[in-house]
Amino acid sequence: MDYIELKCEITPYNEAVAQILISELGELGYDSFTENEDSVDAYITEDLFDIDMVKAISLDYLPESNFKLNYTYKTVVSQDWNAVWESNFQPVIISDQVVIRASFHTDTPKVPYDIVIDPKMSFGTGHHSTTSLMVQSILESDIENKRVLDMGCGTSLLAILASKRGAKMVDAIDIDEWPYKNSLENIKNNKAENVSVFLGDASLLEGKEYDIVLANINRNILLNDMKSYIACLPKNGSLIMSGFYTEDLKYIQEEAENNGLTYINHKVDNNWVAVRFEKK
Ligand SMILES: C[S@@+](CC[C@H](N)C(=O)[O-])C[C@H]1O[C@@H](n2cnc3c(N)ncnc32)[C@H](O)[C@@H]1O
Repeated sequence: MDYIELKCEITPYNEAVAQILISELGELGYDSFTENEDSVDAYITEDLFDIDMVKAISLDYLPESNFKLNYTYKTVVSQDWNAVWESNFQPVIISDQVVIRASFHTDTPKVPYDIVIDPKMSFGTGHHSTTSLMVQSILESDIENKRVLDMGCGTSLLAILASKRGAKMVDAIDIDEWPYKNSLENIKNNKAENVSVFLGDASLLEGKEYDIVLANINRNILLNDMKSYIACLPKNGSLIMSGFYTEDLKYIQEEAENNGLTYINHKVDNNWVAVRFEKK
């Protein structure tokens, strides 16, 4: 069966809009997605494709109002299908220490952390600046024997890396069913036995304690849920967040400091930020 590749440009690009769009397209039968810096590519078998159904998706209810959607599409013939995935998903090497690859990539450099991710769920493959910044922040952290939370886990790449770096236990939480299922697969494939995955949101955190909280989501959700993340941290616990632009760092910092955290440092890539705070 041939597939249709639907390109959805979101201008200006907004991560929250992309996630909702992916979820709406999933309802229409799209079964795989690739998230790019400014667009989402979605794939559906030709028999299920209906551009009018796509155009009928309304995102008017979202708080983010100033964005435009533009759709283009093309047929991908079936014999090219594996090649499409393979060309869409190149291995990623971060800080010469972490390789993130699909199982069909066999000729990758030998590094301390080799992580295999099912490429059908693209966010959390290391290609996006925010994932890469979070990976770098984990590499700089003392994870040995720590209790770690990966909030908004996507593929659970960050949770798997934390586990490989010696975390005592890791909880990974995502609000969306697809990342939840994808995480279960990835955790099994990477033999990250001390990672547990949960479907839900910050309401699951009541009464929990973690030495390190990782949250790569988006500005609004971080601002909304940060108090719950901070409530999980003991003294000297760390909160590392990404998913927002440099111009939003001041709002994130204000909320963190108002709730008792101390700013430690931040890094920037393509105007995306990852910031680290500690509870002193
Ligand atoms: C930007 S992706 C990050 C994925 C991965 N942690 C990484 O660093 O690449 C954000 C993830 O957060 C999830 N998410 C969105 N809102 C959430 C919420 N309120 N609570 C938990 N997860 C949420 C999305 O479904 C998505 O998988």
